[in-house]
Amino acid sequence: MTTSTITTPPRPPVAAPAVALDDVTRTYKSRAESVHALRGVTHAFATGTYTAIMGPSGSGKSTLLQLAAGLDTPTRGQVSISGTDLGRLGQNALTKFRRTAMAFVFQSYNLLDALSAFENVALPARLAGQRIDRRAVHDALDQVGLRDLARRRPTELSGGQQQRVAIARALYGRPDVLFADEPTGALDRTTGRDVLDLLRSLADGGQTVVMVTHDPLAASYADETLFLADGQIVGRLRHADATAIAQRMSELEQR
Ligand SMILES: Nc1ncnc2c1ncn2[C@@H]1O[C@H](COP(=O)(O)OP(=O)(O)OP(=O)(O)O)[C@@H](O)[C@H]1O
Repeated sequence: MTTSTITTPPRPPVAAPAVALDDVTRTYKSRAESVHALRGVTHAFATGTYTAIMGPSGSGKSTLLQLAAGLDTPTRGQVSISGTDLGRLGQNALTKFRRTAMAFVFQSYNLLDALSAFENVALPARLAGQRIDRRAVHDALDQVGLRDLARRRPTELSGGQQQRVAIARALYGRPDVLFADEPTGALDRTTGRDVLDLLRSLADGGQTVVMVTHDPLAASYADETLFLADGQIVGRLRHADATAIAQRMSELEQR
């Protein structure tokens, strides 16, 4: 008779969340007053998820995005990206880390009109003195559905296509996290939906997306919407439709 030993298969390592905020507080101090922009926010943005952040004006959305992206330092608390505590990095290391770990998309596309879509996507790497990986540029344009328009200049593209070039530029360095600040704010409904579909498909492919928006329709594309008020997370809705999100927003605005 043979004896068999039962071995437990090794557990896969638990992946660190793409972005983790732990008790993050940001107070702006001036001689006259202290403004508590964020008050002890704790949240983990899991890898491959799409999160919308909403809240009334002044609730702390931009502050949260700036802190999560390492563009500002919390007064208290900790921000980690893929397990790296940003507070432990010196300024040079932080700049290098930010270049590879994260990318931004804004309401304004910030493309250079004199350059083609291809050259715009390659520009940040060029400015950083890196060799351009032409295939990666084409792959990024492919990801946003613009491979065939690589030679066009921004003035020869629609607003939605220009925003997709900006997203391709953000994706070129394969960032862990894509931060988006009102990415559809300058677009009409139809082209806005194309961009939101694209962000959704990126998250479905494993990209982590964190988006600040005022638009409940935009937030309805996310897995989860976080609601901020007075510098705190005061609510969250998962897989909610635009009507439910708008309802929650109007309740917050009446507080
Ligand atoms: N540099 C600063 N100095 C002083 N106070 C600031 C500074 N930046 C932001 N604040 C204050 O912090 C609070 C949060 O601001 P924040 O810009 O994060 O809000 P928001 O939700 O993004 O607003 P909006 O939707 O209007 O863009 C506000 O009261 C704002 O006035």
